[in-house]
Amino acid sequence: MEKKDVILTVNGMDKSFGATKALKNVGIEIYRNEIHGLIGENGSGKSTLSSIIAGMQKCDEGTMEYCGRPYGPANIFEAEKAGIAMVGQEQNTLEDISVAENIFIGKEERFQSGPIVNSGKMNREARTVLDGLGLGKIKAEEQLKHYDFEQRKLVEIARALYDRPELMIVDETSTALSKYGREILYRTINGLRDQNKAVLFISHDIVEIMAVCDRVTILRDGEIVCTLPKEQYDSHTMKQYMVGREIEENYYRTDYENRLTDEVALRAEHINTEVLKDVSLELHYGEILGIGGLTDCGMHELGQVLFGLRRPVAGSVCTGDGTPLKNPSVALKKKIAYISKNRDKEALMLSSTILENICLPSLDKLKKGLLVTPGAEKAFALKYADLLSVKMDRITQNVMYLSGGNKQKVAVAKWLGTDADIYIFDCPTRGIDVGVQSDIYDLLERLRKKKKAILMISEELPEVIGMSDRILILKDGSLTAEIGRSKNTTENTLIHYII
Ligand SMILES: Nc1ncnc2c1ncn2[C@@H]1O[C@H](COP(=O)(O)OP(=O)(O)OP(=O)(O)O)[C@@H](O)[C@H]1O
Repeated sequence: MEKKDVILTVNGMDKSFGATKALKNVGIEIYRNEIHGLIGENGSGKSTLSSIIAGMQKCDEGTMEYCGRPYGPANIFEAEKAGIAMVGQEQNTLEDISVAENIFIGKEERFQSGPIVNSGKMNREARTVLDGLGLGKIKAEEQLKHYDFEQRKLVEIARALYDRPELMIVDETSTALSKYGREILYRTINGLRDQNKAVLFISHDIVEIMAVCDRVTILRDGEIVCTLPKEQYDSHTMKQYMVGREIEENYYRTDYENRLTDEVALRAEHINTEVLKDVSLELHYGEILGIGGLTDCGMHELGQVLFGLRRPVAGSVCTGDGTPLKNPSVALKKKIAYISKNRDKEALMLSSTILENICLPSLDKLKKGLLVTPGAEKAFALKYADLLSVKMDRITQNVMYLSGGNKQKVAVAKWLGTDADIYIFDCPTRGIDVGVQSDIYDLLERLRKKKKAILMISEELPEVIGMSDRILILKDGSLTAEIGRSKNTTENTLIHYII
């Protein structure tokens, strides 16, 4: 067999957080000239492994060798200096500084003369990097807060690429990107491979992993199960290796019945914002209304408007009984739940515990007289954490230390506990592994059968088709199609209206 040029070797790596053994005797070899996939269930250790390689934290045991030499970066800057860069799962940018300052964070001295940073020079250099990636629409001097989730991720990719890394780690980034953004990402990592560099690519999407990666390593409960070359890819087997048991292939709804009631739960009329153009819709009890489109079509903004988080320039939103939804407090009183796509900033209180996050919106319900007893709170939080199989040390653990997918489960659990009547889910399965994905679909189905109203915003077309009673497609802020539930709906049916 042809001898491979190994760029990074990890040997016998262990890492624990309290009682959680995140990595157990992990060994992995990454070659030059390859895109190496890393898959595993939520909490299996993917981010822990990649963040140790990227210098964000240290392992307890084990060694690494990089370009033939012992390697153990003290911090992220040392790793970057050695040629290892990472694009993380969450937002790792600062919104109150410019795009250029974000790209060159920690590298400002390159643009310094004396104590002054030459921002003109920095902006020009950032422009070159952005243009190199085809990001002509992003302005180097603009504050990052003026850009959306996807554009911020693309700025992170630009930052990671700037120093021409030898090894680039991409941790569950594609879910934040539209087709356009993903094409930029794939072009970038293919380019690195073709320059004899390497990429460690983490994703929950097995189809994507199979299409993008030359080899894939599967992690389960902190241990390596196996590494497969492309010739041995088989999605069913890979899923089984990930979860350690047989799993159903079809986890979407199988019925094609009509929606359960015609009673209106929410009504939006002629909504206009900077993005949305004259959007009107009705959501009924006993239905899942799917909203599909490209990430920047206005669908995430629509979710915020419906929950009262964002005021439209014109138009109105009210509940079926005519109550205007002007802000989130009214929405909460009317038993509306909203799970934002922006998990860390809007859906969770990161520095609070799992228990506090799950209980907060339900405190009124938990009160006995004027007080909430700790025992009642704990039982309540445990019940909902358990329902969604949150992988945790203890219920009083800080949410900030959970894996990305487990944070998502807490975000969902928090709203389930409220026993809301209307649910607005924005990308409910973002970053969630196949096992829990099917649990969430099950849950949506159970809510529907209980005649709750569910609005599901999603960038994943199979999910929109598989779960919705009706689908509304948004394109450039306008509704372009309404499609009823049918066996004949395919991704192509929707794409026709999306692009
Ligand atoms: N700083 C931390 N403190 C406590 N526990 C942690 C910390 N970081 C990770 N963990 C735990 O280690 C385990 C592995 O987490 P990790 O983030 O590596 O998983 P992952 O495979 O990347 O998951 P996901 O797919 O959900 O992103 C999880 O149980 C997680 O809760």
